[in-house]
Amino acid sequence: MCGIVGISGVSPVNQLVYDALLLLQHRGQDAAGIATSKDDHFSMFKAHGLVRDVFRTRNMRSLPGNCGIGQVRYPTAGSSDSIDEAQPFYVNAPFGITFAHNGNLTNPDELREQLFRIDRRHINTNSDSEVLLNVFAHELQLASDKKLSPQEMIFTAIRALHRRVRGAYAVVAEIAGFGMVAFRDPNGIRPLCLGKNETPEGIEYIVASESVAIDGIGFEPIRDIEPGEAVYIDKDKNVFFEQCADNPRLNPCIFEYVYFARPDSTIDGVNVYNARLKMGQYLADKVARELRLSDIDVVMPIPDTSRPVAMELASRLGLEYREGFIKNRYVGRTFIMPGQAVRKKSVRQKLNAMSVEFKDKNVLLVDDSIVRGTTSREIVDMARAAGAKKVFFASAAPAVRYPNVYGIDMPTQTELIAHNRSTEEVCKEIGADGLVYQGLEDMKQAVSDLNSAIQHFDTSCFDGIYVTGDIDQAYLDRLSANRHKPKEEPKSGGMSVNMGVEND
Ligand SMILES: O=P(O)(O)OC[C@H]1O[C@H](OP(=O)(O)OP(=O)(O)O)[C@H](O)[C@@H]1O
Ligand SMILES: NC(=O)CC[C@H](N)C(=O)O
Ligand SMILES: [Mg+2]
Repeated sequence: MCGIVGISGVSPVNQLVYDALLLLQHRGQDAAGIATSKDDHFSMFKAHGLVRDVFRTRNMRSLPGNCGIGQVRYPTAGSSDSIDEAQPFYVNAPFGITFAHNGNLTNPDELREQLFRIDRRHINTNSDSEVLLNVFAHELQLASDKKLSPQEMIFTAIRALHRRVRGAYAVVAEIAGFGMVAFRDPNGIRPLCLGKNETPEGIEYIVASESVAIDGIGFEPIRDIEPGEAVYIDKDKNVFFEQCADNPRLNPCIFEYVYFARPDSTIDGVNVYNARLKMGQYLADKVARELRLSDIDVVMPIPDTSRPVAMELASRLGLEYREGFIKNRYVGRTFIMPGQAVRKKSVRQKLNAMSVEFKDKNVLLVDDSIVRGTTSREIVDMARAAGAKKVFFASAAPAVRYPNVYGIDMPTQTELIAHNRSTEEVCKEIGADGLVYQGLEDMKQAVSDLNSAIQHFDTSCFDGIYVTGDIDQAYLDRLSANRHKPKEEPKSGGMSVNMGVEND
């Protein structure tokens, strides 16, 4: 899950883009990049690492201009090692385009082949985002031959892109000489929203993965970009909207609500914090049905994401809520770290169990999800070592049994702890005395309760139903085989690019 942002401002935007990326850091910890434009000249800097480590003062100084885009990366295609796959991407024709993508395509191989054989375009990395950019560039080139208005040209290209591309994609791009463009895939799998800032010099616009990036830099949210919709903000700050998909239908990824997004974001009209409270209510009712409440002394969250769920669950069941795990604030999210060894080590570095809270107690640990089981295995162990008598476990998400192909790095079934295991078997595997998973319908209902307009979700990793309709077992097997190919050695260092762009 990456975080993307684009700002069309009335004064230099480098600091605003940086600030927005910091607010989206939870969506990607591997690499960060910013591309800005001044007088149709692009400047770009991207490197591995967290936002605050990537950008030094000298890098920020090299990013002038009133328009810019940025990305924090959590790799789901290609590799985490390659700096060439960090974003934004750039192509010089047509016009010059910088481009940032959140999501994952499901037909990148077919597109790669078409781009090479028919469109005569060169793709230099294994990133699906570079493929997507080149489809966009090719379609823009075709549309630019048609003597259309700039907005019609851009929307024609996005319409054609939607017909060729499958998968999840929220995109923000800048086209030299024209302005900023953003669009969301026809299923609206990944989030994207628009905001503004009224200044004496004129209105500034922001497009971002999550509303927290809008509020957090002092802008005001306007609305979500609809599935299949595109927005174009020209250089004079005229804003054009267009529905570019033939059959748009909102199917937001439910994992955003459970884990990915920040609780203080609102996605497709649903505040994430409220969604987690609701999930806590439904989970509480299931816990009451499946465990003996008199066996539980305290409810504890596994910091950070599960806190609202655990709090609400405890309050609904009339149980005591305590914080027994202390989180080291300097360790990031373990689930989005690349590689199982580093994830495992990080759980222990990140969380410490306080025996004053555990000693001689029966505890119910609550997490938002159990995916590989890295966290839950360690945590149950730590709770026992800290003196807990019985350790029960509850998960706000149902069992994760299928790979995700839309931008969450879980491409192989065998790495999922619930693959081919019943709830009892998972419980045994994590060493707990009892395990309760949220029901799938309850999880969906928790979000729909807060916005009845959302009737469908991408819930593929729980039920194996893929909303793009193009995923079968052969596809999943290929994905898993690619996953096990040996990786290249990491390349280090940052990449700084300064690009002169001819105005058309
Ligand atoms: O079963 P697993 O494969 O361990 O994955 C699930 C865990 O990973 C996430 O935590 P993470 O540490 O990434 O972030 P958080 O601090 O936001 O909870 C999530 O909140 C679960 O705790
Ligand atoms: N999680 C994401 O959104 C990843 C974007 C893109 N697929 C990449 O791997 O870089
Ligand atoms: Mg967690």
